[in-house]
Amino acid sequence: MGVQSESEARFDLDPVFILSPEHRPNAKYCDYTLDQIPLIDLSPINSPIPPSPTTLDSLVTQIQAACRDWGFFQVINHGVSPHFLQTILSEAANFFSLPMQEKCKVRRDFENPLGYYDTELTKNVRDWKEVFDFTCRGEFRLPASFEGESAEILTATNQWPQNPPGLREACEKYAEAVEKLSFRLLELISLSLGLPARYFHSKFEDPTSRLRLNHYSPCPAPELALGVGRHKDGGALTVLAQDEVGGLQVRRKDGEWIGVKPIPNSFVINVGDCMQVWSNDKYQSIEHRVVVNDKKERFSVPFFLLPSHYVMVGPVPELVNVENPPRFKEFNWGKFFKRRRDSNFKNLGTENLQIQHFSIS
Ligand SMILES: O=C(O)CCC(=O)C(=O)O
Ligand SMILES: [Fe+2]
Repeated sequence: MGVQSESEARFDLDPVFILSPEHRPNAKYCDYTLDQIPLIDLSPINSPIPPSPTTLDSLVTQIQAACRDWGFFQVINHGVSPHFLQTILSEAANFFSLPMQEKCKVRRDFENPLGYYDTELTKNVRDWKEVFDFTCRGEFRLPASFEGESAEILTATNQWPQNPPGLREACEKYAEAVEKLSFRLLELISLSLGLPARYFHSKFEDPTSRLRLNHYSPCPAPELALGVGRHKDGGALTVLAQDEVGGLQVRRKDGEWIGVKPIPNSFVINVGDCMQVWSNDKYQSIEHRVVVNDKKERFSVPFFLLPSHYVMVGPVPELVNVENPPRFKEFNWGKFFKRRRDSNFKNLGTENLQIQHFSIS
């Protein structure tokens, strides 16, 4: 077989991956070398000496501006060992290089959302990726159904493969460190909203938080598909590690898609839907997507900080008043999450559930 032309290669792409023209990426013309989203140095909270009130104030002000103006920022000097990060990325590469039959031994299904999966949908179109999902505490509890009247709760448990042998330990060590970081970030965000540092902690007593290993292999037609279609993250916040390849794009407030520059040993942080609702729209959960390419594979590891399933998510009473009335009705986190997960798993034939469905106009 000779070398395929680009138009022939397109026919190799299963139509399930092909986006409608208005959602296709401009894959060839994105720059991942620009520092566009804010970069925040967390060394003040990772030093043996507690920060002075002025230093803490200045950090909180930076977090506030980043959450308000962008909904996305990167952090350096975050206290997570670079060793944990390198190890999880290399174990992820080992796992995804295994034969499909081996990976499918830990395949997730409709009941258990944890494990290996390669047919995820975003907005009813298949993503060009494979993933491995796990939770930092071994298991989490979630409603069995999103239907209002059902009270049945299911427990989802991690599924660990035998191979590669080091995957489980790499994942557990990384998860513990990154969960800790997520709570420190949550405290800074609480302070930036004028709330006590630990204001949100009680919402995470039985967390549904989850980690994901993402693998995007080279795609024959990167201008027709996406690694992850445009979406907003549903939880409180996301802490994402990525390798040096680049592909994450964020939709700036003017509608332009901009590339997030990979910075060694940094994390990309974004505010999720829960924080948007809690802050009564002061901070917004921003749309993002992953563009793939035809040459290099890419790995990323998001940690999603997610509340306990029974938490009712609504605007924080301290942040609403007569001039700034609540913009959302309360909703049950577990049911919201379950509904969103189900639509990633199979085409429910309708629009994905969004916080806008709870907005008070
Ligand atoms: O791989 C990435 O850079 C981002 C992935 C992402 O947005 C997600 O999994 O929610
Ligand atoms: Fe995301």
